[in-house]
Amino acid sequence: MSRKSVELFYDVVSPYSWFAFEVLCRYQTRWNISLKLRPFLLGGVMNESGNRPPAMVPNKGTYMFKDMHRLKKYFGVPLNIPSDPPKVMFEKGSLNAQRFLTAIDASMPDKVEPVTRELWMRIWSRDEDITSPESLAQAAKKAGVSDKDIASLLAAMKDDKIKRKLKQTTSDAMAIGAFGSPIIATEVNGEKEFVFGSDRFPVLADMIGERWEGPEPGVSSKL
Ligand SMILES: N[C@@H](CCC(=O)N[C@@H](CS)C(=O)NCC(=O)O)C(=O)O
Repeated sequence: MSRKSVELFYDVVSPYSWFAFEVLCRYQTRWNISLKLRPFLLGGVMNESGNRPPAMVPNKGTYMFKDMHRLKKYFGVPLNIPSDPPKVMFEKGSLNAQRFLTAIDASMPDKVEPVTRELWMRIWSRDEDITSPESLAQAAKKAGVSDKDIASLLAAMKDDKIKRKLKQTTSDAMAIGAFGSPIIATEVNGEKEFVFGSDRFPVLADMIGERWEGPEPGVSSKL
C-alpha cells in the first residue's frame, strides 16, 4: 500500500503544536505515512482567518496554562511555561524562527525536524530567545548544522524567495481552512482534509486507517 502523505502545519510559538510534532515524529515510521513538516506563520493565519490567540481570552489563557502542565506529562514533552508568556508569544513572536525553518526546508529538509525541536526546547522549555541570529545559530548548531551552513541559512532567511515561501505555506494552510496551529492535513478518498489540535490523533488515525496507540507508542523519544 502506498504511504499516506501527512502534512503538519506548525509554528514554534504554539505549545500545542509541539505536542503534535513530537507525536507525529514518533509515529512517522510506525504508521505507513510520509510526514511533511510545513513551518507556517501562526500570526498570519490568525489575521487572515479573523481568529485570535486563545491566551488573549482571559479564561481560555488560564485554562490553557493549566492544560499545559497536564499535557506535558501526558505527551512526555518537557514543556515549561516561560516567565513572561505575552512577551514571548505576542511581542517577540516567531517570524524569524519560521523564516529560518523555511530556509532550512529549502536547502536541507532533513534538518527541519531537529532544528524545530531545538527551537521548541529554547522557547517552550528553557525560556530562551528564538528571535536573534545568535539564538537561531545555537539551535541549528545543536541540531548538527555546520557553522558554514548556518551562515548561509541566516543570509538566506532574509531573501525574498524565502519570505515568499513562508507566505506560500501560510496561504496553503489557509486554502484548506486553517484558523490556528497545529493543522494536520491528509487526503481521504482523494479529498484534502485536516484536523486541528494535538488532541485529534484518534480521529486522524481513523481517517488514515491506522491504529492510535497513545502519545508514546513504545518508541525512544528524541527529546
Ligand atoms: N485543543 C487543541 C488546542 C490547540 C490550540 O489552542 N492552538 C492554539 C495555538 S497554541 C490556536 O491556534 N488556537 C486557535 C483556536 O483555538 O481557535 C489542542 O489540544 O491541541
